Amino acid sequence: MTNLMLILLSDNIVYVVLFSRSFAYLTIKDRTPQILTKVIDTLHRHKNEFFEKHGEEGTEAGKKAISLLSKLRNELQTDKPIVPLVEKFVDTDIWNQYLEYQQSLMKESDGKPRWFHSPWLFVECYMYRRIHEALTQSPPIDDFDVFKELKEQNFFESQESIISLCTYLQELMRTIEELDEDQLKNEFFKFLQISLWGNKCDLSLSGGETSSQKNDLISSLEDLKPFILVNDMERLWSLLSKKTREKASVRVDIVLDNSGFELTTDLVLADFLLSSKLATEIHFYGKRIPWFVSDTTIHDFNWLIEQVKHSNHKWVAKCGVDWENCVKMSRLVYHDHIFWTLPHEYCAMSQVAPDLYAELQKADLILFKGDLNYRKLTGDRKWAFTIPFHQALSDFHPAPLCSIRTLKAEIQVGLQPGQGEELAASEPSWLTSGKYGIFQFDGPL
Ligand SMILES: O=P(O)(O)OC[C@H]1O[C@](O)(CO)[C@@H](O)[C@@H]1O
Ligand SMILES: [Mn+2]
Repeated sequence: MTNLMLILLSDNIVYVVLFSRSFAYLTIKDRTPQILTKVIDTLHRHKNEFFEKHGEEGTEAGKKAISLLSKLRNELQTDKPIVPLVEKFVDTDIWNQYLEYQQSLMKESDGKPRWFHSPWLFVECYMYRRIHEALTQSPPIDDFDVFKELKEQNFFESQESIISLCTYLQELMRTIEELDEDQLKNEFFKFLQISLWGNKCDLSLSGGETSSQKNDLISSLEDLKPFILVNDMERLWSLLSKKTREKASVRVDIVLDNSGFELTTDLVLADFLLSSKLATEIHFYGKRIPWFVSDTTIHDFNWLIEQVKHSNHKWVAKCGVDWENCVKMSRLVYHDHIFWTLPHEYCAMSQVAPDLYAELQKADLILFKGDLNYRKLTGDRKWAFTIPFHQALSDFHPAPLCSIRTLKAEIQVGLQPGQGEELAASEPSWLTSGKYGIFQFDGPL
């Protein structure tokens, strides 16, 4: 048995490993170089813009970023050692310490973590962090978001679905005060499911290819129900309805994932929670730097609300105006924190980012959107399908929490005995296709 296999067995972490045909391996071998090629192409296509904005200096900066990214792609494809970050940024030291830690784990091999011989989560995060470094090393284009175009395209291509979502929400607003408990619960479940299926639209799984919502999601919800493998929506309802009875203010935190259509579904959910008085304040968390292609930054968040506000469709525009007002009144609050773009699993948060952990502790409920958040919640380990979610969280319990995620990585916990095996037998790609989803809750009620 190789040393590497020993490491694999001892801590259960998902490694990329050259000798396997795993999803992790295929992601690093095929999808990440494809994403890097798209990024390089984007920079090529913007070279006139760089020149118009910054003159010759802009052109040179574009060339520099392209050469740094080509070098990165080559390092990845030839399985070179993972090198420390060089450019000073707020998180550089933490990243380099983490790299040293990875090195210490590998002391029995040649002591150098490599692209294909390291934990998948670490390598994938490192790739996006290096893309950011290539840009920060190339001023004056250092604030250029290489994924912005793709995120905007996703939003524009999902227009029809956005119109039907916003129309549905606005029509509901007219009668929301008159709904009885059961009706309100039914609507709550609908908005939760909309937010769940919104997570299908990420652009990292598709290698940066378009992945928007083209049909009307609301009318598909019933048909999609059988694909919800863990459904703790009732527990979310019990928790929030109890909190609203007991407390004057109820805070729900949403750890965001993708911008574009998914972010719209999250804002619609947030709006519903406020309007129905199931919550009095919603706190969002986004990424400090461009991340996993489609993840939300503050620019994406503000851009999207602005777009919605200026829509030609009256109900969409009404949503935009309402959301902007809620932001102004701090009923919708946006936070970013560098921790979300570190490679650490969430059980390390209280040590690495105690301020963020303390912030999350103020929530009555935290919703974690998307697959990457699930991987970080569970430490990206090869857990048995039946292990309880509470245990896989490894002492990460800042407040009651729920993962809302479509499955795009070979990790799933908290299933019924036999459930995973049955799915695997009938559908080999069930863990990674994004077709299945979960609402997985942890916490006291
Ligand atoms: O946007 P999400 O739902 O976090 O998904 C991003 C996903 O991309 C992948 O990394 C594939 O590259 C998934 O395994 C990953 O978790
Ligand atoms: Mn994402």
